[in-house]
Amino acid sequence: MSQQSSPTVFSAGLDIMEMYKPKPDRVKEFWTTLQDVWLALYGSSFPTVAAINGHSPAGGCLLSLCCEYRIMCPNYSIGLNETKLGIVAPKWFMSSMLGAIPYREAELALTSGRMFSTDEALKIGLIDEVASDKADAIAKSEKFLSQFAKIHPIARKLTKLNLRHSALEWMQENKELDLNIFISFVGQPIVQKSLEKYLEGLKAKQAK
Ligand SMILES: CC/C=C\C/C=C\C/C=C\CCC/C=C/C(=O)SCCNC(=O)CCNC(=O)[C@H](O)C(C)(C)COP(=O)(O)OP(=O)(O)OC[C@H]1O[C@@H](n2cnc3c(N)ncnc32)[C@H](O)[C@@H]1OP(=O)(O)O
Repeated sequence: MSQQSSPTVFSAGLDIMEMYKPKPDRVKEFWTTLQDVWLALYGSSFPTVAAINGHSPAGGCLLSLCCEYRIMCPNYSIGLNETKLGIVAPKWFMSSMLGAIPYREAELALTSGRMFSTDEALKIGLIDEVASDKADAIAKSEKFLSQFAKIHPIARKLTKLNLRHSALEWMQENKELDLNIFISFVGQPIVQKSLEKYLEGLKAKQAK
């Protein structure tokens, strides 16, 4: 999986404008679409690799965490930075991160909303390899995937899905609850204020 929404951004995460002053007729579709993307990618029976050729905050990091292997190009940033926006990474964002890095690292990263450079991400195991550029990332992805030619496909698939079973089952059983928590959380005035402040910061950075 490689994305290119801009030359330097793998994915900027969720559209903050969908959470800031959310429109009641869109918010349900917005969140359930994200849940479904996560279910499909995290629960994919195929081997998956993220070739991360740009910055990857929050939802962008989540997309890569759905994959079994992450290869990232140099000098970008990655992490679940939700607390920096005054919001909370949902349970399934956290469990995706815990599939990649140890609990202690995840706790420190999540509570502080820390973004990691490519080298820092490699050191803690948030990514698995560094590639020199996008072409190298794709070549390394192909190499990772090619090892499965020697593994029985059913054995590989069942092993992956068993490892991910409890997180997937939780989501399948709690989609509605998770949606309601999201809607009520982002609807709070204090959360709206934080998002407004964060958006102002992005605009101010851009104006410099
Ligand atoms: C009790 C509670 C229990 C459980 C939890 C319950 C509920 C959970 C609630 C919420 C969970 C939500 C989970 C959220 C996930 C997310 O993904 S949030 C989004 C996080 N993303 C970011 O923080 C990215 C911010 N952007 C950047 O850091 C930079 O823009 C960039 C590194 C991606 C790119 O940098 P540049 O190339 O320098 O570009 P600019 O900064 O100049 O930006 C250009 C343009 O784009 C706008 N923009 C950037 N990112 C976003 C975004 N994610 N959404 C909307 N808009 C974005 C930026 O403002 C500029 O806009 P314009 O001025 O051009 O209009």
